[in-house]
Parts: sequence; structure tokens; C-alpha cells
Amino acid sequence: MKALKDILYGVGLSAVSGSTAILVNSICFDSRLVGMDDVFIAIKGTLTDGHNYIDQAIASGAKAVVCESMPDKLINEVTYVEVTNGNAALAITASNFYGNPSKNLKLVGVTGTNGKTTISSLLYQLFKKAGFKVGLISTIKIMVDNKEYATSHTTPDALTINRHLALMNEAGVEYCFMEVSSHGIHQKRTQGLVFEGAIFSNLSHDHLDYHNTFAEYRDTKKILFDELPKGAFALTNIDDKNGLVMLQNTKARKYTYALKTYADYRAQILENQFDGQLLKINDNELWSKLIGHFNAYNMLAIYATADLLGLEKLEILRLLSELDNVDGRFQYFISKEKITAIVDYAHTPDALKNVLDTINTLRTGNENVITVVGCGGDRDRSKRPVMGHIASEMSNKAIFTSDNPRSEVPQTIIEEMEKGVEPHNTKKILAIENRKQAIKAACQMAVANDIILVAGKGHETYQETNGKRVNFDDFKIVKEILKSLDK
Ligand SMILES: CC(=O)N[C@H]1[C@@H](OP(=O)(O)OP(=O)(O)OC[C@H]2O[C@@H](n3ccc(=O)[nH]c3=O)[C@H](O)[C@@H]2O)O[C@H](CO)[C@@H](O)[C@@H]1O[C@H](C)C(=O)N[C@@H](C)C(=O)N[C@H](CCC(=O)O)C(=O)O
Ligand SMILES: Nc1ncnc2c1ncn2[C@@H]1O[C@H](COP(=O)(O)OP(=O)(O)OP(=O)(O)O)[C@@H](O)[C@H]1O
Ligand SMILES: N[C@H](CCC[C@H](N)C(=O)O)C(=O)O
Ligand SMILES: [Mg+2]
Repeated sequence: MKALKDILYGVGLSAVSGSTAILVNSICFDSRLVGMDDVFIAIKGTLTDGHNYIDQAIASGAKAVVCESMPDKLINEVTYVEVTNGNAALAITASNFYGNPSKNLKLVGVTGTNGKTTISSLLYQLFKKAGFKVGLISTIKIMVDNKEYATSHTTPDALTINRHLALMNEAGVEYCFMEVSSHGIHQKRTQGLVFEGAIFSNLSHDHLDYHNTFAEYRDTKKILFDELPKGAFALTNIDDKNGLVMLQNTKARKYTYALKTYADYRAQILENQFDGQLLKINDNELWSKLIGHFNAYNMLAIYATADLLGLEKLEILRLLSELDNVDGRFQYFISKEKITAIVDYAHTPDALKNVLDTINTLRTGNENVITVVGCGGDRDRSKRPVMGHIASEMSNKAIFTSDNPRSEVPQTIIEEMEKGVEPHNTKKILAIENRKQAIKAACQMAVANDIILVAGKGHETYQETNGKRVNFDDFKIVKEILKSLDK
């Protein structure tokens, strides 16, 4: 049990009714999960308002309520605390409750449209190889040194973040790398965390359903940098046109990286082939197993971060060359008949373009590129025609299929993708709603030396339709089908 007043430390209170000296069991922001003696925090969400569930939370045992406006009727035995922002209150109380665990390790946040999982997972791998105890909070999983935890978000809610950071403290973790999504920043899931540094990878089209405009999306990402403390580092990709925007108002030490322009950390691609690329980073050559321009940026960001965190330069270069692809990011195999199948998490126009660009630069003859791709339901609709255009323009054949339809009608999503296909490409496209059948069709079409790209779901091992998830693993499926066709 903890004293309510202690966990409220640093939260701006506008009114209080009842005693804050009471002891509470834990913090909860979902009335359906409230237990005896908890404090319930009412959050105004995107679908409903937590204030509607205050009575339910009290009926389930809540002893204290944190809210943005006091209910009309107050119950004597309950303490009510009014705050200006429920999300901020949740983040600060969660950090207090777990003993402000971000202060006891070096926490580095990674933001940007694409590359967050790649950069943070590879930093985790690199620091592990360097002999440290390391933590990771990513789209794929949460790692507390060697112990793995499942996750449902790229940036989890503040309680989940701080609970895992506290586990990291217990395990003696020294560095933690975490993805900071724009939803995470906007919902203040990361507020109150003490960052040692932040990295900006790039900004392109995504999530314009949630953030109304591109400027709003960019400014949300910038908040991570605006709130960095003075001693922290702010590292940004200045080849991206929004790279310098991130540094505009930060108090942190500023560093830049780039391939195309002068920067603190620079890289050049010397050679590029299917199983790796030769890079030159600040005058040292380095062999990377990860290919493509976008991965040259990722490797450079990782090099710079490791340098800023004090690792020895030659040691960093040696460890960088040992790093393997992250699950579902350009994960490939070559079949018996020499068909290359690539699974990639490209679910934005920019990512899809980058992956197809990389594939196209590696083509040696007249092999075909067959792309299987869909777009997620209940997510930014405006990226659908753009992705349809890119897939059809940059492949010899594109099969439009379902990603995670969620609550939407799959056929409608496919039709929206088709709207972006230019007349000269219509012959190249095919629509097969069932993702497994779509992958099968690609495998049937492919002949020796062809390249199949299955894009959008990467590491995901499920497909979500109407709230239900069924097992689905692109990599396993494409491998099985090619084998069953004896290709
Ligand atoms: C759109 C969005 O981000 N929604 C997140 C948000 O939920 P919400 O605002 O919709 O919540 P709500 O349903 O309106 O409910 C409001 C409040 O009432 C409470 N409530 C509700 C019902 C009830 O009976 N009792 C009750 O107390 C809820 O617990 C909540 O506190 O807050 C929830 C708790 O933190 C999140 O789980 C939820 O993520 C949803 C599931 C989601 O799909 N989010 C995605 C879009 C997301 O966050 N993605 C980013 C990655 C994006 C990227 O790739 O860059 C991520 O970081 O994962
Ligand atoms: N630096 C980069 N620039 C552009 N595209 C990239 C970059 N790194 C990876 N990609 C592409 O974007 C896809 C997603 O990469 P990654 O999972 O690292 O991004 P993310 O930012 O974590 O995405 P999410 O927002 O879903 O968490 C990859 O599969 C690849 O196609
Ligand atoms: N973090 C991203 C993941 C998208 C993955 C894609 N497979 C989809 O389901 O749309 C999002 O929430 O928009
Ligand atoms: Mg991610």
C-alpha cells in the first residue's frame, strides 16, 4: 500500500475532497479492472470518457478518484482529486508509484514514422553484446534484460511502461531503449520519464486519421525533444526535411546524422548486395548484414547513439557488423528453385517505397518482383491509394489483399487501394481478399529468380478481424506454400 499524497507528488491539483493521506493499493484507469482500495483515474478517451465509469470504479472498491471535473455527488468515504489532465496525472502517478524507475537507468527514446523498432531492437542487441544488462520497450516485445514480456502497443500505457522499468531496476538494467510513438506522446504515456537521450529517424505519411494534419503529427513527435532535460542528447536525421524541426526548442545537447549532407555523424554506402552492405561511417568501413538505404540510416543512428552513450568507437563498429535483421524487417529466404521471399513490416507509403527501391536496386536480370500487400482497417485511410500506387508502379505484379481488417470490410479497403493505381498499371494488379490465398497466388506465379515481397505485417503472428485474432504468420506461410509447391 502507498500513501495517495506520495503518488500524487508533482501532479497539479485543482481541487481535493477527502484525505490524501489514505493508503491505496494500486492505480487503475479502467473501471473494469479496478480492485479493492485502488485509485481510479478517469481519462477522456477517443471512444468514451472514463468519467462515465467513476461510480462503477467505486462500486468495485476504488477508494480514491482522480478526475478532470468533480462528479455532482461525492461519496464521503472516497477521496476525490481534480486535475487538469487525466493522462498527465496517470503518467506522473505511475512513475511515482513505481519509484520513478526511469531515473535509475539510462533511457533512450526513439521516435519517427519508420525505423523505431529496428533502431531500438538493434541498440538492445548491441549493448547486450557489449556486456551490459539492457531493457527494450518495442512494438514486438518488452525485454527486461533476458526476460521477454508480450506487448500490445508500440508505446504502452504509463503504468505498463513504469512497471517494466521498475522490473528493469530490480534486474540491474543499465540502459533501456524504447519506441516513442506519436499516439504515445499525444496521450502522455511517456510524460514524466527521464530520458538520457532521444533519436528522430524520419517523418512521412501515417496516422493522419488520429493527428488531423501532418503539422500536428510532426509537432507531436517534437514534444519528446522539447521535454528532454539539459544534459540529455537529442540526435536527429537531418536528411529528413523535418529533422532540424525536432531540435528547435530542445534544451538537450544537439547532434545530427545524415547520408546526404554534412552532419556530426555521416555515412556512405560503398557496396550493396542481397546479404549485406559495405558502409563508411565517419571514415571507418563497416560491413552491415542489413541492407538498403533506410538501414544505412538506422545503422548510423545506432552508431551515433552508442558513441553518445560512451562506447568505444572501434568496439561499436565491430558490434554493428554482428547485428542481425529484426524479426519481420526484410526477413528473407531463398527457396529450392531460387525464388526469394521477403517479409517486411512496410505498412506506410514511405516504407513500402524504400523496400521496393532496395529490392529493385538489387535486381541483376529480368527477374519479376511480385508484391502482396494490404492496408490495416480502422487506420489512416488516406495512405491506401498511395500504397496501392507504389506497389503497382514498383512491382511487376501486385496482389492487393487484407492486412488486419479490424472492423472494416476488407473489400472496401482493397477498393481504396485500387483507386491509386494508374491506368498503365491496372493489368499488373490482382485482388485476393484472403491473405493466405494471395500469398499462394504469388508463389504459384513465381518462377526461378523471382522475388516475392509480402508487406505490411512483418513480425505479427495474427490477423485481426472484428476484434478476433487468428494465428497468421506471413513468413511461415510463404515458406510452407513454396515448399508444398516443390519450388
Ligand atoms: C486510439 C488509441 O490510441 N486508443 C488508446 C486509448 O484508448 P481510448 O482513448 O480509445 O480509450 P476509450 O475506450 O475511449 O476509454 C477512455 C477511458 O475510459 C476507460 N473505460 C472505458 C470503458 C469502461 O467500461 N470503463 C472505463 O474505465 C478506459 O480504460 C479509458 O481509460 O488508450 C488505451 C489505453 O492506453 C489504449 O489501449 C488505446 O489503444 C488502442 C487499443 C489502439 O489501437 N491504439 C493504437 C492506434 C496505438 O496506440 N498505436 C501506437 C503505434 C502507432 C505507430 O505505429 O506509430 C502505439 O503506441 O501502439
Ligand atoms: N529508417 C527507416 N526509414 C524508412 N523506412 C524504414 C526505416 N527503417 C525501417 N523502415 C521500413 O519501415 C518498416 C517498419 O520498420 P520499423 O518496424 O523499424 O518501424 P517502426 O517505426 O517501429 O514502426 P511502428 O510505427 O509500426 O512501430 C520496415 O519493415 C521497413 O520497411
Ligand atoms: N503501429 C502500426 C502498426 C500497423 C501494422 C499493420 N499491420 C496494421 O495492422 O495496420 C499502427 O497501429 O498503425
Ligand atoms: Mg515499431
